[in-house]
Formats: sequence, structure tokens, C-alpha cells
Amino acid sequence: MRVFADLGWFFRAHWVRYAVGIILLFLVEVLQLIPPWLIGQVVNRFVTRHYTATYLWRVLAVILLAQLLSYGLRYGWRLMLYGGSLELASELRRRLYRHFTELSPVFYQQHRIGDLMAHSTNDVQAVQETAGDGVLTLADSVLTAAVVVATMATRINGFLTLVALLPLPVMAYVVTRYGHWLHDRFMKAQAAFSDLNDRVQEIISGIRVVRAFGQETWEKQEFRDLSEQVMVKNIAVSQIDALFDPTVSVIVGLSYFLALAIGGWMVIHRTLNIGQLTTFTLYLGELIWPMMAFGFLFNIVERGRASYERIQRLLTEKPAIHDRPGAVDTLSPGPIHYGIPTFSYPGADHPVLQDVILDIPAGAFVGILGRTGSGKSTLLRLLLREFDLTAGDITIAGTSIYQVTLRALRAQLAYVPQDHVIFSATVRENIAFGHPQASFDEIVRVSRLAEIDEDIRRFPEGYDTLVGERGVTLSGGQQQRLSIARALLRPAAILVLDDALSAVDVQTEARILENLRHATQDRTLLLATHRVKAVENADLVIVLDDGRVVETGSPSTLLARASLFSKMWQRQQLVGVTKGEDAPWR
Ligand SMILES: Nc1ncnc2c1ncn2[C@@H]1O[C@H](COP(=O)(O)OP(=O)(O)OP(=O)(O)O)[C@@H](O)[C@H]1O
Repeated sequence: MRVFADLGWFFRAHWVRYAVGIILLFLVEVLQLIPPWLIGQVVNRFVTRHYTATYLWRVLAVILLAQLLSYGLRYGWRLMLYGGSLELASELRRRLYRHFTELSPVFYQQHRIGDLMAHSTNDVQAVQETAGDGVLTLADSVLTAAVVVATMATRINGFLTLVALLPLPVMAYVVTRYGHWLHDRFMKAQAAFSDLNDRVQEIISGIRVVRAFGQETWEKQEFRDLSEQVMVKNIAVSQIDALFDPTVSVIVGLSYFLALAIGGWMVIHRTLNIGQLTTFTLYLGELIWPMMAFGFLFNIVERGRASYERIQRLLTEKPAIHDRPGAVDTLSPGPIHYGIPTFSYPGADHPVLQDVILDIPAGAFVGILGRTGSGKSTLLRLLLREFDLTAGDITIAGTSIYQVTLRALRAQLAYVPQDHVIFSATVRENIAFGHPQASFDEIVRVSRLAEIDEDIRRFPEGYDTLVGERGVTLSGGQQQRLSIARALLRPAAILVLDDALSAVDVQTEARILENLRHATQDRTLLLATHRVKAVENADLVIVLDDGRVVETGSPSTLLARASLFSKMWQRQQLVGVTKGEDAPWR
């Protein structure tokens, strides 16, 4: 039952809804006492031959009225209690989603997408059932039991009530034991479901690779195994589930047996009349539901507890990247300074960057060159605070990026990552993602700068064409250019392009860079690339090798001396002449 205490924050916030629901439920219980009571009276009158047709009609009318009233009240509490559980589910989903957006890349490196999806669907569903069916069953069983037992004991016979209810403590004990077993098995079943979810997500997103490598049979087998695991673990849950009903039935049967045996004996000895015994057995019948409900309750609550624990574990996960105490919410644009003695990724044992001391003037076009794995992306991701430094600092206009809020920092940055994200939405919505209030003219302007406007106009519905999973599939180059347009729309002082033009041809890349140079003169442009040609017009080139800055300077000064840059320039020019294209940095 601890889950009810854990969900206390929600019940307190919605106490009116729950109070009204429970009051309605209580009224239903009281109304339910009327028919058995009247039936007992009718039986007594029948035995003593004191009944008339008018009396019978009156009794029937009262029973009908009580049932009609119960109908309305039952509808009312259902709306109240189930409505509450839907609100809880929606609140939990909101919290999870908000938390997911705040967590850093390290978290996503450690958690699988399928598992996170399972938390947001199956686990939320189990908690929703606890707040709906669970609360209902608890309130209903406790109220019915209290009202009916009190009436049986005070209005009929205390001794008989005590005897008939003797089997109940046995049931409480047995059902509690089942509950513990159920909790463990349910946790395992949910974990297996997470694994399955994860696999489905991976297979679906990588279906082209699976097919291309002819791995369908192997994947199908793997999926079958995982699916079987889910089934086996859920069967283990149902084996416990299945114990609840028979247990409750045996105990209810035992109660009836005791009531009839002792009650019959009392009627024979005239300490109870036949009408009272009839009412008593009918009341006992009304106790069957609370007893069954008790079993359901444990079942629902144990599932809810297991799922709530899984959700809480995620929600208490602290974002590795967060605002430092005293962080201010403003940051002026200006020159960027990197002062990094060493940086290693969390959990990695070797440094990725070493002795990186750099000064980047405001408004400059800066090319960051280096072979694959040399640390270009890391340099950019540190500026974005996707990861935090453990030594050294990065400043913008003399202010440490750690002394300002993440919001203020990211407001200064527009980022085009290596892996593009295209949402299932229209082209226009995808471009306006970071700046939803942008006008259509602005969207077209940035699309022209990113050289994607012509492609978009060729789409069936132009800027209103659906793209992403449910719409038109964009080529790699189109995705890159759309991502650039999206970044350009943000009024940020620093534009960060991480290998963002690798899928477009050299001529288009040159045109885009030229456009960016002219349209974003007051913005700093950081461009990580393998292509030397892409940075021929840069103000500053930074050459990285194995995590160290090996050369810095303008392209002309670097070309004038025997630098790594000039060597690569000549090589790539040569390949360009012979193959008609630009060769990557090697
Ligand atoms: N999240 C991470 N955790 C651990 N190591 C990482 C992580 N990201 C990158 N690395 C490692 O850091 C090194 C530098 O990677 P980085 O992505 O910065 O290089 P890069 O120059 O941008 O390469 P590329 O041109 O291929 O994108 C690589 O050895 C890489 O394996």
C-alpha cells in the first residue's frame, strides 16, 4: 500500500475530486444496505403472514428507487476517480518528458531508447490503474466492509458476524504473500518488456541495414527469443494472478458455510429470526466483492508500486549538466576563449583534448580541421555544454560559460549537429523548430541561404510538405541543408556547424558558406570539417591532431609555410583536379 503514500502529492493536489468520489461511493454503500434489509422484513412478514400487496409494492418501489439513485451515484464516482487517474498519467508523462529534455547526452549513452519508451507507456499505465482502479477498490472495499459489517454486527447479531468473518485474517495473510511474489515477478516482466521494446526500436530504425546485410532471419530469431522471454515472464505473473480468485472464493465459501451453520442453529434456538438470517446472508453476499476486491487491490497496487519505482528511479536521475549555483541568466556575445589543459569523456580513461588554448574573435569565420577522431566535435560540444570540463574553462566575452544559465548560453548558439534530426512535421515547421514565431518570409530567406529553397519548392506541397517518418524522405544533403536553415533562423550570435555539409557537393558547400559569410557577418561561425577547401575563406583555421591544436592562423599564413594545412591543401587540390572533387582530410 506504500504506493498510495508515494502518490500522496497527487492525491493532495486533487483532494476535492477524490473526496467527492469517495463521498459518492459511501452513499452508494448506504443505499446498498436497503434491499437486503427490506427483503429480510418481507421474509418475516411472509412467515408471520403479515404482508399485503400494498406493502409489497411499497417495498419494491423503495428498492427500485435505491437502485436508480445508486446508478447515478456510481456514474459520478467513476467519473471522479477514473478522471483523476487519467490526470495522473498525463502528469507523469509530462514529468518524464520534461526530465528527458533536461538530461544530458551521458544519460542517453547509458539508457536505451526502448527502455525509456517502456517507462513512458507500460509503467505509466500501471500507475494510472493504481490511481484509478486501485483507489476505487481500496475505498470501495473498505467502505463496503465497514458499512456492511457494522450493520451486520449492530443490527443483526455481533456473535454471528464475528464467526462469519473469522476466515478473513487468513485471507489477508495469504493475499499479502501473493502480493510480494507478484511484485518481484512484475518487475522482471516489465524489464523484459523494456528489452523487447528496445530491440523493436533498433530493428525498425535500422531496417535498411538489417536488409542490406541479409540479417532478417537472425533478427527474427533474436526477436522471437526476446518475445518468448516477455511471454514466459508474464506467464509467471499470471501464475500468481491466478491464485487470487480461487483463494478468495474458498474463503468466501467458508464464510457462507459458517454463517449458515451458526445462523441456522440460532434460528432453531430462536435467538435469530428467519428474516434476520436472510438479511445476514444477503449482506454476506455484499461482502464478497470487497473480499475479491482486496485480492485485486493487492494485485493492482503491487504492479503500480513496481512501475512507480521504475519511473521514480528515472525521475530522480540528476542531469549531469545543470545550472551552477548563482548562474546569471544573461550572456553578452563576444570573443570565445578556450583554456582546456585536458578533457576526457566521463568514464573514459584517456584524454580526448589536451592543452587546447584558443582565442576566437567575435564575428570570425573559424574552420576547425582535423582527421576523424581528432576532437573537432568534442571542442564544439564542450562550448554547447553537452559535456562539462573538469579542468580549465571556456569563456564568451570574458564570462565563463559555467557562470551563466544553460538557457542564456544556448540562446547565443545555433547548432547544426553531425546527425540530423528531421521531425515528422511540415518543412516549414521543421525549419521554424527553434524559432516558432518566425514569419514565412524569414523561413524562405534562411532556406535560400542554406540552398534548400529550390528543393522545397519542388516538393508536392512546397513548404507545407510533410517530411520525416510519415512524409517525404529527404536525402542526406537535403537533411543537412534543412538543419542549417533551422539553425540560421535562430537569432544566435554563434553559429556552430559540425561537419554539417559532408553530404553536399563541393560547389553547393562553397555557395552555402559564401551565403553564410555574407548573411551572418556579425555572427561567429565555427565550422568543423574534413575538407580543406571549405575553410579557404575562413578568418582563422584551427588544425587539430589527436586532441591537440597543432596549427592556427589564417589560410594564407598557413599556406605560406610548410604546414600540415598546406600539405593537405596541395593533396586535396590534386585529388580534386584528378577526380573532379575534393578529398577529405586524411
Ligand atoms: N560520448 C563519448 N564518450 C566517449 N568518447 C567519446 C565520445 N564522443 C567522442 N568520443 C571519442 O573522442 C574522440 C574524439 O571524437 P570527436 O567526435 O570529437 O572527433 P572528431 O574530430 O569530431 O571526429 P569526426 O570527424 O569523425 O566526427 C574519439 O576518439 C571518440 O571516440
